Amino acid sequence: MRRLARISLHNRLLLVALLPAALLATLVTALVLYRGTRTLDQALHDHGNAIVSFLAPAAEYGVIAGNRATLASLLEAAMDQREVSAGAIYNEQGVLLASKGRFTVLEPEVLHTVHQGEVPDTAPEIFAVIAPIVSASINIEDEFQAGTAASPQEGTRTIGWVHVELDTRPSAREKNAIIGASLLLVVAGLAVTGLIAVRLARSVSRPVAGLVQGVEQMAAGVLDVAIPEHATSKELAALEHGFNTMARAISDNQRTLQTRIDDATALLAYQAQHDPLTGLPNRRVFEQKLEECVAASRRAGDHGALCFIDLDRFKIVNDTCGHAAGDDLLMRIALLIQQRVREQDIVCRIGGDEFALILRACSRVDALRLAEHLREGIAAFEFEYQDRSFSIGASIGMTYIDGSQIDPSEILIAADAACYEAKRSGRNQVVEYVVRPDDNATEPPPQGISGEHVS
Ligand SMILES: Nc1nc2c(ncn2[C@@H]2O[C@H](COP(=O)(O)OP(=O)(O)OP(=O)(O)O)[C@@H](O)[C@H]2O)c(=O)[nH]1
Repeated sequence: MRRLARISLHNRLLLVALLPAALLATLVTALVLYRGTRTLDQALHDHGNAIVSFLAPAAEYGVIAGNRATLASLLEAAMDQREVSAGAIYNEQGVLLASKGRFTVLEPEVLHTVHQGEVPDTAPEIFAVIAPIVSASINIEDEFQAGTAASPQEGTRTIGWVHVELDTRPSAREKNAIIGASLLLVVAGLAVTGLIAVRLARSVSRPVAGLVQGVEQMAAGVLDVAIPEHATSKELAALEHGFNTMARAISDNQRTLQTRIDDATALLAYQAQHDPLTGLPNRRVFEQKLEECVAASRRAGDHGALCFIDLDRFKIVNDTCGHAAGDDLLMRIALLIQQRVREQDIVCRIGGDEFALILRACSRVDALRLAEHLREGIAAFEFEYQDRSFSIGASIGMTYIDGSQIDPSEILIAADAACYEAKRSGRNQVVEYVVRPDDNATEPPPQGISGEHVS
């Protein structure tokens, strides 16, 4: 049963088509052969009986008269009949009166037993028929059975026997020819049936195999699948076409979904790293970049600086013209800072009106110059909103990153302290805080290098 379950669809279809055909062919052939050989045997028997039925009455007077020449000519005539190989006529005592051909000599006892309906044994290629010759009162219409002898009629007397032998070989040859032809027909029929069955089985199993392969690929995650559409039957062709349409739809949907997911992921990633108002990198990115900058200055001597930029009197804009005006100003300041720094520098918005600037590959003097350039730009900027005009400034705290610092947080604290100092000592100025190795950076000694106070 397990073996049956393992048979492929193709072989199952072959079995379904071929098994009944083979069984039917075997049965029909057996029947044809049986009927055919029986008919041939019967024909031989009938032929033998017909000959002895003719010979027995014809030989009656020859036997009575003891005329061997007459009997011999009767046998001669019988020998002309097809398949007759030998013939003999015996008298009542079993004495041979005439013979033709090579026949089996029968003993008188054997001849007598024929009365009792027994058939004498002969060679396989010989079929022997024996009939009694009865006296004149015999009934001409008596029938003798093949290979047997009939009993004489009432009031008649057996005066001899006619013995005819027929050659069964032509009949056997005919049988063999029938068998050969039948087998040839069966083999040819089965070959044609097999050929048709193979083609039919393939026309079903091939599309099914294609479908199975497609489904397996999709199950394995390959959605961009298309199977060949070669099916000749309407139903299988519809299945193949349907599968391809379905696979295409799933693949398209998946692609669209993936694009949306990618877009949403990119947007989320952007939002997680950028300030929504100004589009600048946010505090999280700033902290990462600062860490990278500190590591680069320690590892490769790529020194830089951190500037904290806190706008001065920004609140007035909010309070006078509303939050939207403040937003507008923040965006413009963000743009201004970006325009005034170098390409490798990183500008981030880290709070309400606070920006951070990380300067990369920069000497201390250049850093101070850049910070000062920025301060001047913000101080010179005039913000016009509706019919109002505002001038704001920026307090900038700077710390140089020279590779001596290990922890980015000490740079942060230092820059914050410097910015606080810039604010405290009158705003609109740049203050540098120098971090020393033994410095806990909580109370910075300010080193203002510029400080134009704007009132
Ligand atoms: N329009 C706007 N205002 C903001 C935003 N974030 C923070 N603020 C406001 O910005 C102001 C910042 O406060 P401060 O720094 O004390 O104001 P300031 O006038 O600059 O004060 P100084 O720094 O001392 O000169 C607060 O009033 C906040 O409400 C924002 O995204 N948009």
